[in-house]
Parts: sequence; structure tokens; C-alpha cells
Amino acid sequence: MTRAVLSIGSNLGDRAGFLRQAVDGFAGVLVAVSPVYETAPWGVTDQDDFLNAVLVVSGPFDEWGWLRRGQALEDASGRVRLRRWGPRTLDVDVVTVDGVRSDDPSLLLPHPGAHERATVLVPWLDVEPDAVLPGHGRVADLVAGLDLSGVTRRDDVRLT
Ligand SMILES: Nc1ncnc2c1ncn2[C@@H]1O[C@H](COP(=O)(O)OP(=O)(O)OP(=O)(O)O)[C@@H](O)[C@H]1O
Ligand SMILES: Nc1nc2c(c(=O)[nH]1)N=C(CO)CN2
Repeated sequence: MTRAVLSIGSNLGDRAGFLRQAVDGFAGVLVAVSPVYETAPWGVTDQDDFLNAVLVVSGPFDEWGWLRRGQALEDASGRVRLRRWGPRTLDVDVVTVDGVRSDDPSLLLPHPGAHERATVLVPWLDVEPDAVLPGHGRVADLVAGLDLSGVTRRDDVRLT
């Protein structure tokens, strides 16, 4: 039994619909679903805005099981891998799995970009105010040091 934090994102097509597909795909293991945020793209900036959210899940899987489940949902969304950090129907990143650390390139844990991404940390803080990102400290402290200008809460977009 493990508890994982997953970051979900979409910036192609029916963005909210793809995020809902991810939520539905984790039915039965969901602990929390964060609010949805409209976020300016980082990495490759000449692409449409994303919708991002965070899921906390708990179930009888190890870290690879969470990765596989997320990738199956990405595939089911019709995602085509064209470009690193490019547009996508659905992205599911494994942010943390308990205190597990992994340096396998196929599953880096904690996720190496999470500590500097408002798109991950802001929704995570909403659902786990006391969360700690292993190796980086309290999520609340990390959020306090970030530029949040490109991150807008969308309470009109409901995932559950
Ligand atoms: N913690 C992780 N969560 C999800 N995928 C991971 C993780 N660590 C490594 N990977 C690997 O990353 C590979 C590429 O994933 P993807 O194309 O979604 O990257 P990205 O989302 O564009 O960039 P980033 O990983 O910086 O968010 C996948 O094949 C997956 O095996
Ligand atoms: N705002 C935002 N930008 C991104 C995102 C994302 O989820 N949100 N994901 C990316 C590739 O993983 C690249 N850029």
C-alpha cells in the first residue's frame, strides 16, 4: 500500500474532459482531488495554457504501478509524443510516492522538476497544507518563494 501525489495537466482539446478522464481512471484509489488551475506554459512557452491539478492517491501499488497507470491514461487520451514539454492531451507525472527515491531515468522520484513548478506545488498545497517534498522541505515554503503570476484558480472547472 503506498500513497502517491500525481500532477495532471492538459493543453490540447477538451482540457477539462481529459483531466476528468484521469480522475475517473483513479476511481477507487483517490484520496484528494485539488482545484483546477489555468497555467501559463513553462518550458516551451509558445503553446496554449494548461489546466493543471493534483491528485493524491492511495492503493496497493508500488511506484512503478502508479507510473504505469498514469501512462495508460495518457495513452487512452490519444496522446501523441511529439516534442519534449510540448502540447499534450494529458500528462500524468508521479511527484512523490511516500518517501521513495529513485534515480532510474524512467521513474525519477521525487519528480526532479516538482520543487520549482507552481503548476504542481500550488494545487498540492490546497489538498495537503502540511505536505513535504522529500529533499526540498515544506510545500508551503516552496510556494512562498515562487512567482505565481501565471497561475489562476478556475473554480468554474470541476473534476468531481
Ligand atoms: N516521476 C515521473 N513521473 C512521470 N514520468 C517520469 C517520471 N520520472 C521519469 N519519467 C519518465 O519521463 C518520460 C517522459 O515523460 P514526459 O514526456 O511526460 O515528460 P514531460 O512531462 O514532457 O517532462 P517532465 O518530466 O519535465 O514533466 C517517461 O517516459 C517517463 O518514464
Ligand atoms: N503550465 C504548464 N506548462 C507545462 C506543463 C504543465 O503541466 N503546465 N507541462 C509540460 C510538460 O510536462 C510543459 N509545460
